Amino acid sequence: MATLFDKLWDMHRVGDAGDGDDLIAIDRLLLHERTGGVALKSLAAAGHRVRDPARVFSIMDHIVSFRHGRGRDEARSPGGEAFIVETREMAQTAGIHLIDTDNPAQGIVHVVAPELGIALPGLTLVCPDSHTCSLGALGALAWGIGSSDAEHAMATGTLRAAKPRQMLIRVAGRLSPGVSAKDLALYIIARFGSDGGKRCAIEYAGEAISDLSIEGRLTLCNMAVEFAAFTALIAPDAKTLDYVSGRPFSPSGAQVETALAHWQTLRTDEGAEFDEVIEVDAGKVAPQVSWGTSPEDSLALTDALPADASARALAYMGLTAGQSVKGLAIGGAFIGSCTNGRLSDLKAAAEILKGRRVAPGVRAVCVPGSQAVSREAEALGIDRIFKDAGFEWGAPGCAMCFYAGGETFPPETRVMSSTNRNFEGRQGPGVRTHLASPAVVAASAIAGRICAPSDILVEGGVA
Ligand SMILES: CC(C)[C@@](O)(CC(=O)O)C(=O)O
Ligand code: SF4
Repeated sequence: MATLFDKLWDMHRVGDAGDGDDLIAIDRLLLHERTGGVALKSLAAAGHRVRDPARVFSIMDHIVSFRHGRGRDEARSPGGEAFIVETREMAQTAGIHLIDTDNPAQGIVHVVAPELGIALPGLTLVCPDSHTCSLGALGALAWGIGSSDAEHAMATGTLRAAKPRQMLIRVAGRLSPGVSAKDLALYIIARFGSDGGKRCAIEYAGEAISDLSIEGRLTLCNMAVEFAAFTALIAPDAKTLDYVSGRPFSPSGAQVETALAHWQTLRTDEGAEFDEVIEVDAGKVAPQVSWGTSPEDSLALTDALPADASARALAYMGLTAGQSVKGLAIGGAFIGSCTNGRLSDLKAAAEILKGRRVAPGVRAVCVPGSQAVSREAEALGIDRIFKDAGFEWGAPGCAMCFYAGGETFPPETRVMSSTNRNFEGRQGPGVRTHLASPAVVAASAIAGRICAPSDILVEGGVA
């Protein structure tokens, strides 16, 4: 009996790399401008070339400006242009795919790779970025690597890696209405700790996982690295096959039959063993918000801070033990990122924003995860809802998910954010990031304080 992860690993194991490591064949490799240009430059400097350029995709996302009408080289941080220009030049020289700032398919790498069918069930994909685990939502074996590993993978089409232990997280039951994949992710990390994934390859399964949309699964798997997982994966099902079909880099013509037949085999055998199993009851998950400086510092909006909350985290966040975070005044709201910057995320927020205004004193910014998301949202008038509510509507990219120098919120601003990291300084020096779902971010932006969507949807506005 074999798990899905066993099958994907063994299918790609092309040799014994010694010292307990395997040599794994890499099907596709993703780069972004923060780390990609450096890796390509180092590869060229060592006199190597990209073994199969058709398998390598370079995407501009991390430091591109989010100003509409931005120039092709325009960065959101001082000196960022150099990364953009260098990555472009190195990608063109190497002959790899380049999805440049002004490409209609541009966006955050972990949003674009599924959109373009670059990420597919059964493939191995690596990227010098820790959130590559997102792509496991499609039944791919995808993990984040370092720049030197990226060089090795580009030069040889392989990577040495030690096969990780395996964990099953079975989520039984159903998420309550208004409770999202982001809430489930924060709940799991808070309950089992940011080291809870123990560097395992985690398979998510169970009724609540099958219920999730593909975009919800991408959100859940995106947060696996915040749970110290090697990666996460979800067995492909009918939703997956429907999602991946017909995309630019998906199988086409005669290949489709073969691909579909192969994809149907990608599941864990009955009785296959995992090293660890975690059982979660989806019905217990409520809308979450982080209070501290790690994603594990999260709780239900209705709960008070733990008595043993870290003094450092409390000090940084301007909180005191035992208080509730619900009702705290905020100064900023950000909706976007590879965690929650997809169309369903913007729709969830728009449902709350429609006909309402962002509270005075709150700077609210929405940056769609990709040009495709932005176009689809604009075709549905979702951008109008955001703008009428008082949100800035940005040009796609990572934007205010992380501070790269340049524009951000002022120090000590309390920001509700649909992103995945709330470390000290993540969104800027002294900025206090509270992680939450797009719906909770939107509700809080309207109220001007941390609150749940249900508070906003109560008759007569904020409870
Ligand atoms: C900061 C940025 C380059 C990064 O994408 C890096 C990473 O995740 O590897 C992040 O979200 O922390
Ligand atoms: S959106 Fe944020 S978390 Fe995702 S890749 Fe970009 S910087 Fe990293």
